[in-house]
Amino acid sequence: MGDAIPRYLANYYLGENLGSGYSGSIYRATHIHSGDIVALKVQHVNHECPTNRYERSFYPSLQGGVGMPTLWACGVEGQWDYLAIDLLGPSLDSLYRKSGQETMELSSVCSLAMQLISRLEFMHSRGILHRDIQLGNCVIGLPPNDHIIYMIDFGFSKRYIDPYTNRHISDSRAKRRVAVLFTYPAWSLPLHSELSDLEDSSVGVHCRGRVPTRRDDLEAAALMLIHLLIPRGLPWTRNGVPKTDEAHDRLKKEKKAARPEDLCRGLPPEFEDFLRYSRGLQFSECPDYERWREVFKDLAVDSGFPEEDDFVWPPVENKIHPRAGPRRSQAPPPDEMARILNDLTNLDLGEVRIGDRAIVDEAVRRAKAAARDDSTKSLEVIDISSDSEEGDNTIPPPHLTPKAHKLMKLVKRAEDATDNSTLAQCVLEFVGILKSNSSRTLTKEGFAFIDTLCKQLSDPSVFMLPLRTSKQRSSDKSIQQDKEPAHVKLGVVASLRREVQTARSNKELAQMAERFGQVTNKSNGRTVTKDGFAFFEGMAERLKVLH
Ligand SMILES: Nc1ncnc2c1ncn2[C@@H]1O[C@H](COP(=O)(O)OP(=O)(O)OP(=O)(O)O)[C@@H](O)[C@H]1O
Repeated sequence: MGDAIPRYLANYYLGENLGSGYSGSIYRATHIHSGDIVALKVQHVNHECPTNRYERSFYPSLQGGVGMPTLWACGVEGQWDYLAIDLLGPSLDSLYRKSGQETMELSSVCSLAMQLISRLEFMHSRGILHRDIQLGNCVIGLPPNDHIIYMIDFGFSKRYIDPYTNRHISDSRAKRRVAVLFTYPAWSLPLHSELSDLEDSSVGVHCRGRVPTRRDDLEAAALMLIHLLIPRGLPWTRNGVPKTDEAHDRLKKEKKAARPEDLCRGLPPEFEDFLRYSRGLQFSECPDYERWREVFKDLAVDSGFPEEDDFVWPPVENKIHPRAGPRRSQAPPPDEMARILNDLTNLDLGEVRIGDRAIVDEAVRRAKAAARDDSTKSLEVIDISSDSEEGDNTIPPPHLTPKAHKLMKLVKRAEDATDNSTLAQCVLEFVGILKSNSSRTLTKEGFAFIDTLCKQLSDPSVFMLPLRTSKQRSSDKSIQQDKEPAHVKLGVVASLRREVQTARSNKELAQMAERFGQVTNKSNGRTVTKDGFAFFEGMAERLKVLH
């Protein structure tokens, strides 16, 4: 095109170049009258891919959303098409590269996942697909908004709701030539300097030429998250951007053939589940954004990270789990579990009768006596004595959040309880811990407490399967079938709250606690509600009355 970008454009004075893409350049620019500083995206009007023009049409619908840049001005002046948008911070791509790390910390990936899902939910709620989810298009804000991820670059965006008919676009089975925009080397490939949508875009759109819909944005997000957790990234990104059609075809083949279980080996199963889920969505199906935000929030909490979705970079050290980064599921594999259960069944217990409370009481008494005598107790061991006066002032071990630490101590106390009034006290403390925490989500430590409660109330000497076993890798369909909408939980908990007041035995209370745990575990939202707290308070009251 030959024309040089002018120093002044549309009342803006152009400063530092912030980045250049195939289709244009972005400058830090100052308004000559107001002094306001913006990012000015400039593109020649005759550019063969007029992305500024497309982008300009989407910005108004996206205004006001969290993580959506404000559009301050736009138009054409002379030969230049410009967009003046909020000046933001570095992209995730540049943060990741500068960190020099092989993978991004799990804590950051969890918060990124939660935010990204919210951004997509917002865009989709406005009838728009992003269609170019990649690290370079996720940027952090400038302080004090540097914990917020912003979406940029709507040059490839598309409306999936037809604004005239208000209907979802239709699925054209015919292979699209539009795939060009996304995947064809004609203009995008040889000139793109960075890993592009080629790497993160969904297999359906990129490799099969399908019409993109919401599921494809979600799949691209899943691939991007996985990319961040695998050393050297997704396998097909390792040779850089393909330079020839043959190299591009090879890449598509590799991408298409990659199985989720292979891509996600060694990662927390949530990522594989998310990828499978997005691929399993129907063409016009609305993703369950809330559920996946919860899943990544739970993963953060289970891994000992803060549960907020604040993106902190570099992550604050003392908030990070020492094992942060790719981790394997800590549940024993099914074969091993079967072997353990078999061994338990075949145990030669001689005269001992399973299910006898007296045996347990005696064992507890002896264990306590031994603990008192044991002056060489390791410092590593957390004091779990029920008569400890230290309350909650102990410092949690680095891998546990304060909430998890308090709950684990409570679990130990409940395990040691030999009468109803101690159990009632534990239940009330359980309520207190959850209520005093900013998150009232039932984490795995919370489930461990309910497990203990059930066991103590029904029969402390029998082996019981935990209510919340480690999440299994499962196909999207089975996850969907397993999960229940939040209103189911609300209904069950409300009736438990009433029933608990008339419970006639510990066994009945155990069954109620079990039902509470099951319905919460199955629900899309694991937050303990007002009714949930009232249920436990009611249980504590009943425990005081029952013997
Ligand atoms: N609002 C902004 N504030 C600060 N930097 C920005 C802003 N928008 C974009 N950038 C920087 O410029 C780079 C390119 O931006 P963008 O992706 O919008 O341009 P593009 O020309 O469409 O690029 P591409 O051809 O790679 O898609 C970004 O990766 C980011 O580093």
